[in-house]
Amino acid sequence: MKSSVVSIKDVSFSYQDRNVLEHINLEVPEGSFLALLGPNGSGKSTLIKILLGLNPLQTGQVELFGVNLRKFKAWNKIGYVSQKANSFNTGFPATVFEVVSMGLFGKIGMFNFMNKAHKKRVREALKTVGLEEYAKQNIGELSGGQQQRAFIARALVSDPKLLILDEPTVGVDASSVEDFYELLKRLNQQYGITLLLVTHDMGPVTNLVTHVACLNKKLHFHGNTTEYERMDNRDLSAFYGHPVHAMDHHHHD
Ligand SMILES: Nc1ncnc2c1ncn2[C@@H]1O[C@H](COP(=O)(O)OP(=O)(O)OP(=O)(O)O)[C@@H](O)[C@H]1O
Repeated sequence: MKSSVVSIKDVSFSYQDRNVLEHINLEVPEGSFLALLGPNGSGKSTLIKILLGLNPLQTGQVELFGVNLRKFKAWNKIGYVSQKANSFNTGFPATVFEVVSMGLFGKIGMFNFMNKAHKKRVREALKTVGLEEYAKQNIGELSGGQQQRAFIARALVSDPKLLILDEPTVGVDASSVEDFYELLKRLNQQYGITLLLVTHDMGPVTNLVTHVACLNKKLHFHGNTTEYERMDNRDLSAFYGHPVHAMDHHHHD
């Protein structure tokens, strides 16, 4: 069996006295592409922030790459792309190359100059996401989809083993969303990067992901895509908190 890149055991979380996560158990196997699915306000971002050390771990246990979260230091193994990344206006004074270079600061220190190898890494990352032609352009001049690609490249320069993406297609025009997900698929399959994708819409990613976790305060389902497709409407209704009929593929009467 493959080892887990993320292992979450009995994690609960509340903001003040408001419970947002209850007894979450979740494993993200190495090499998998997991969709963390849940309606608005279901606790997806809260859970991700716990993994990233941005929210405190109140109860339960988390291991990243087999290391207790409280002792984890290899943050360069984890890349993160948030939903608000694509908010630059056209006046933002940084080129695409500079933005992607920021992904190296953890390694080389903010004020050290980049050497040739660093610059090569940045160019390679830009190539991987298909933005090599845009290196000298201002980040604000790019479309939402291109900006998100630039943020993927910024995460890639530190050679992450796990990429966490929180609703990365918010603000990306519909025509670019498919290409964006194809890029993610390539990162997973070709580069072997484990992906944890937070989304409230399974539609566009059904054929890309290997595993699905359905969160709504509790974890209502966790398994591979075949098991997810076998789930019936009653289970989905419990998950969404209202009746679900639209996903009934199996009964034609
Ligand atoms: N800093 C905070 N303080 C208090 N309550 C919060 C805070 N952040 C989030 N919440 C609440 O916790 C619940 C879960 O929020 P969270 O952002 O984790 O959900 P989500 O599934 O990521 O939602 P969305 O898809 O809308 O981003 C929501 O009801 C939200 O209002």
